[in-house]
Amino acid sequence: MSALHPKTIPAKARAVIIGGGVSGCSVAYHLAKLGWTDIVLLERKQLTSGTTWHAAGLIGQLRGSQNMTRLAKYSADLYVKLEAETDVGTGMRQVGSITVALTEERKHEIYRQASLARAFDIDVREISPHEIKQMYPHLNVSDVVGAVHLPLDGQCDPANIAMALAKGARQRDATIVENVKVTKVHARAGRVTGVSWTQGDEQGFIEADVVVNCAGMWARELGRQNGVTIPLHACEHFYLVTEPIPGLTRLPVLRVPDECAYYKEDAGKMMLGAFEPVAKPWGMEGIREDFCFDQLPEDMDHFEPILEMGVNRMPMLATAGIHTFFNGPESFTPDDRYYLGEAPELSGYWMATGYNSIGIVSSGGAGMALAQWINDGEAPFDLWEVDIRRAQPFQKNRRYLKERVSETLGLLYADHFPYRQMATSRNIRRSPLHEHLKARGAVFGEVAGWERANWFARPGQEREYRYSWKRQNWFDNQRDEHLAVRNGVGLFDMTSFGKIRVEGRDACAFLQKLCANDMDVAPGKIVYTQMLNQRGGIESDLTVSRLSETAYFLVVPGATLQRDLAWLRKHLADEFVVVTDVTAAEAVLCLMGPDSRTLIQKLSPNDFSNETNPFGTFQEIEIGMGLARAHRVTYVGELGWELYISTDQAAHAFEAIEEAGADVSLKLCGLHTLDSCRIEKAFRHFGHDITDEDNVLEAGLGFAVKTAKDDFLGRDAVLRKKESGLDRRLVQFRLKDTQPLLFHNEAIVRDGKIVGPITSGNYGHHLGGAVGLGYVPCKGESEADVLSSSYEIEIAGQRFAAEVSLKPMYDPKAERVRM
Ligand SMILES: NCCCC(=O)O
Repeated sequence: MSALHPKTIPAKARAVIIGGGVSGCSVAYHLAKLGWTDIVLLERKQLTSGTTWHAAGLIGQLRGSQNMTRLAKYSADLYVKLEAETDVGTGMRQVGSITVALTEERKHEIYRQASLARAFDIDVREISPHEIKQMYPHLNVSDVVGAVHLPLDGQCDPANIAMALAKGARQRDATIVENVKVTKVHARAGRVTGVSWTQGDEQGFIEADVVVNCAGMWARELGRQNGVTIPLHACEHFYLVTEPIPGLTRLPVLRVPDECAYYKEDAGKMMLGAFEPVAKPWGMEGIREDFCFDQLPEDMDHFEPILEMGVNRMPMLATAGIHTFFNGPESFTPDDRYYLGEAPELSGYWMATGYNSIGIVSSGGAGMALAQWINDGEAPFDLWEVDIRRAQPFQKNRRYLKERVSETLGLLYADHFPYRQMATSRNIRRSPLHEHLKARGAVFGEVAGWERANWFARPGQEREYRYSWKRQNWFDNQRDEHLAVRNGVGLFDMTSFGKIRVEGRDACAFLQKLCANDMDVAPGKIVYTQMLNQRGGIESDLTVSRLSETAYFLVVPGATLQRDLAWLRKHLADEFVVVTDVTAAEAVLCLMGPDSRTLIQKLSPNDFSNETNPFGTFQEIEIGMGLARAHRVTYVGELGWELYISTDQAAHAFEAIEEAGADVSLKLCGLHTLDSCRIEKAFRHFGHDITDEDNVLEAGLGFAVKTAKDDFLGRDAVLRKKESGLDRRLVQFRLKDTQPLLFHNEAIVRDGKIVGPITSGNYGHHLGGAVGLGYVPCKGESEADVLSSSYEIEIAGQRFAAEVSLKPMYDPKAERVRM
């Protein structure tokens, strides 16, 4: 594709896309397909010249979650059709893929993924070493314990995929211009207004309401110019390509994650690529201005261990000459997930970037999803996993990123054990009680940069995770904590909750507009509510305390704070309201369990009776010699109080609680116990059980929706759903066999047919078995129909009988919270 003369660059466009890699081309293609004709894509050098040109081009559909699988399948299907549509040879060949396991743990993981993939009609089959050998005779299978085969996976020519997408976009009137650098994204009053560009001596401005940052490893610094957080960092990625190997014919793509390796046969040569455990971050001093189709110096010492394993796995490599030893930079993110969506800091600033070496298979689906999102103003389905609003402002710190990506590159092929914690870039955000908890045996996990006590080790017990798909080393600790909450009293540090103040003359009207529940309650009341989108899907799940006539205090999960702030600010019209993040101002200590009243009454002279402080109310209290707000709510399904304490007084309050707690056997509890208790009680968790794709009625939260009040966002959709009836509903499961575990994404089998994934799971230490939540179809069915089916949960290919319930199996009448 040749460069176009700059005079062809329009002065105005509906959307400007920055970056001509596969990502930008896909966004342009999909916007054009939606009928957006006035789109301009600007590429600083030549199309594909950043990362796309050296990608391996593997198209693997086996992904860790439902919607990532859905997007990968979309890409695979699109790339198969693209050549016929555009006449550009894409090199797409459905050679299939094999992933082999060298350990039982890995076998369990890939079999679990296969169960999930089958739920989406992806052709996948578990195969034996003997069957591998038939498909892949060159492979040493002596230590292979299992494998999965996906016949419709494949490989392609990445640069030509991008070219085909670009051609498809241009056929629909998109303008694509090379050798044009965007120098600045302009904004006014919190909205994008256009971009300045330069080409040689010429400069110009394009007015646009939508700008899409698809700038790959340049995206972070481009975002920084506008205060937009895009936490990614480049790493060196290595592969080699052999000379032609006599007799080498078409082979499936092969992944041997236990050896960090992937293999691709191409034109009789073999490619061996790696995701080594400790990667080499690159570009710390910035990326050279003239970077174009560049590669980095080889580092044989770094690649040697991979090659050694490769020669053992594929003995023919020992005698094959090496044609190319390649090293090229690619972008990696702190959690190995890419970024899609609109920047919370700036309206009209969108992005599709940070692909963690799976840009080719991701870009087709991501471009489709982002284009629909831009077009409709709402994500077409749940994209929370890759939503830019999960990024934390501190994460653009370059030292943080450099250390973290040295780990995340290797994690692509590491065992993805449940509860696996990052080893790098830790301890950035800490509760004021961190050292107290650490001294008492806390083992920490990280969410949104927060260190949180996940479980408490006993004296003398190793304070580390031993990961497994079976019961991990903290299972008994969790049981003790869980039973303390059910039968006595437990103390959780939940300082990581996101806390937002909404204040001003119109605070009530503003929240009435956004929240589905009635927010016009008396000061002192707490309301559980959701904020909905136009489809009745759940954008946010929160509790709201009315502090005064003009002030509300919102509590959201720590991980969704940026998203929730963005949602609130996006919907501020002309109301007199200020929205402030006050997360760091208060620590949160939760006293939960039937003995919590006895304990809190010992600590404080205030009255905690049902008369004075019933469920769903708060009061200011004296605690020790300080103050706190005691909120009578619970996320574990017990009598309890969440204590909001000014950060400076948190340690004092903790010490007072601990001292008073000795008489009632107060137990310190971690986040794993919070999770197991809340799933027993069937309390939903945003991002797992409830998302913007899930209708609030189907999620079983109709009790918190007040359609009788004046209009609120999503009300019409709720009424429509009431009228048309539910298509699916969230139910609770308990496995009858007490041994297996549920985490999430296990397949729900109804009357022998897979109907969807478990959305969240944990071990119900009170109910005595693994418990989980998940949606089942119910169109036109009564509750009795849903309950009369037979249910099983498929875990790594094995099916286990499950009980099902529409009501919480634990305390279905909610008597305990009102004790
Ligand atoms: N860029 C390498 C992709 C690796 C994989 O698909 O497994």
